[in-house]
Amino acid sequence: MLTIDGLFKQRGSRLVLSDVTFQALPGKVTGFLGPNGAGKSSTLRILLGLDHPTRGHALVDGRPYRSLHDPLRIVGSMLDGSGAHRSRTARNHLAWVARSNGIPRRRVNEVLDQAGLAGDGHTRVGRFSLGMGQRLGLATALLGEPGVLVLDEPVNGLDPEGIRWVRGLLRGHADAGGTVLLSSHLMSEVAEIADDLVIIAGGRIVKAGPLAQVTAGYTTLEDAFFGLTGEAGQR
Ligand SMILES: Nc1ncnc2c1ncn2[C@@H]1O[C@H](COP(=O)(O)OP(=O)(O)OP(=O)(O)O)[C@@H](O)[C@H]1O
Repeated sequence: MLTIDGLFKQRGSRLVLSDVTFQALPGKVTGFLGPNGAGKSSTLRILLGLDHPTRGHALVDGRPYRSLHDPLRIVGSMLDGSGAHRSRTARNHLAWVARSNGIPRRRVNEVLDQAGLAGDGHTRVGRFSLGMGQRLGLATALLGEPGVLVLDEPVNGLDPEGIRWVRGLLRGHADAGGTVLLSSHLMSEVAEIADDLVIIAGGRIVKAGPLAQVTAGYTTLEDAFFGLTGEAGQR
């Protein structure tokens, strides 16, 4: 479970997060939507211990990320692609991450297989396509068999087979009792997979709740998004 409670983030003179509060529950896929610059990455970075809030807190299973022992066994995440150094092979990257978090070595082959990269383990990450990098990022998120997944634009650059894989993966993860928080710009993708939605605009949560509740009164999620964020010109 993810608990975001009263987050404020001041950057210089700008308040980029203002009282951001929501939960992502076990057994659910929670979609995190908002226009460019709304504050999604800022929230996820604080949640994953990469940045400090000015006020408020963000907890993973009741604890701040930075206090987790072997965090990748609790929460798998992907922000900005694979996060792997270009000069490493996919296998080296995964082996290093596994070692740093007390994850059994056998998981490296398992996640390479799962991500459709079984034949690419010895390829340097710098030679990966965008989609292969995404697959490696997802493989890394899955490495520690975490109960919680936090994914920023997970289907970005994936081919249709990859998109279908991610959909099935996230659905299966939530159905097995896991927690999934995914941010995405792809309304159709989110409408297809999310149980719950959190919509942020201008650093504030404008609506949160079950998909049907958030979209009530609108024809589509896209209409709801533009109606709620007031960003009719946004993609
Ligand atoms: N390192 C930084 N320094 C200063 N301002 C920043 C920094 N990172 C983000 N911001 C500002 O914080 C606000 C929120 O940005 P954030 O990246 O969280 O939005 P986002 O919802 O993830 O956007 P996108 O959909 O474009 O990824 C924006 O106004 C952005 O300009």
